Amino acid sequence: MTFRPRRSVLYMPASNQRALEKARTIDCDAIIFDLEDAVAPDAKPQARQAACDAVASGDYGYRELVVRVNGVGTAWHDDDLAAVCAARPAAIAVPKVSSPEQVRQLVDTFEGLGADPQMNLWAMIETPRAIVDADAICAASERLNVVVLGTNDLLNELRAQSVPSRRPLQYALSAAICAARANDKVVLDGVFNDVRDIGGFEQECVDGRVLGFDGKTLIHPAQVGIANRVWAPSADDVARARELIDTFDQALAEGRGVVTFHGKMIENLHVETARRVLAMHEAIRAR
Ligand SMILES: CC(C)(COP(=O)(O)OP(=O)(O)OC[C@H]1O[C@@H](n2cnc3c(N)ncnc32)[C@H](O)[C@@H]1OP(=O)(O)O)[C@@H](O)C(=O)NCCC(=O)NCCSC(=O)C[C@H](O)C(=O)O
Ligand SMILES: [Mg+2]
Repeated sequence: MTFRPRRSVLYMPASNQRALEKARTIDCDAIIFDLEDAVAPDAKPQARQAACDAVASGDYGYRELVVRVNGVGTAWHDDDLAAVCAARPAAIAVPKVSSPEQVRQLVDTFEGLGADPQMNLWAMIETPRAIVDADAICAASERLNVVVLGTNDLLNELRAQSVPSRRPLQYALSAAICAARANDKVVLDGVFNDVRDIGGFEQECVDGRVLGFDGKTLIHPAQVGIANRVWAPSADDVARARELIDTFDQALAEGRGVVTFHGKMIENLHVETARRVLAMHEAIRAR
């Protein structure tokens, strides 16, 4: 079982030179250089060049580098794709992906542009249509390996309100997670907008982890350490996973396929979960 940690995925406007520099020292698992919403129209060409230069610089160490291009059908999309494919990031994130056909079209375009075969597509699920069609979108291409929730756009398009419980988003969040899991994709939670509300942010991270997200998209350096901690297995989790695997192996050696562990039944599926915890722990250590 191999894992790439994506606990903390930090957006930054590619037009913000200070943020691009600072990100070289921020302990996030991945960076999304944004060309879309965080960049004003006049600044788009300069931001595109800055994002490509940052990707090509080799200055970001272990961090997975992703560029979010402007959406399909916008004035900047084609130029963004051409420039960013040539810069060879780990992935291109595309906002407001709306259908499986669009995913296939994007992948055809990548290939037409001679994109690195290893380069992935991160699809942003942030419209009601994308939620309804999430399974087909996730299934549309092997290149699509990560699904990112855009909870600001979703709330807007649902005409719902932002509340701490995230109750208006529950269906959408769970539908996206189900679709991602059914198609073996990574799935990342949306951003938390109040950069000063650290308590509220931590609560939302815990909520996201409990729901099944693999990590969270972030907008500020102060959010990184909390997401890293919430999504990392604790020392207790690791010790418990090792003990569970040993207990189960012992039971198997004695010819039993089911056994109790600290008073609770465990089966093979619990061993799988424990192995995932250990693989995640090792991946974080290796990073
Ligand atoms: C939200 C911000 C505009 C706040 O900026 P600012 O007021 O400058 O923050 P601070 O003064 O507290 O910054 C402290 C230092 O940290 C650096 N910084 C800030 N943010 C980042 C960042 N994202 N990456 C790297 N470095 C960052 C500052 O430069 C300061 O450095 P120093 O000078 O050394 O002290 C700002 O945080 C920001 O722009 N965040 C990202 C916004 C963004 O990218 N938005 C678009 C993506 S979110 C989205 O679109 C979601 C989705 O589509 C949806 O629909 O939900
Ligand atoms: Mg959005």
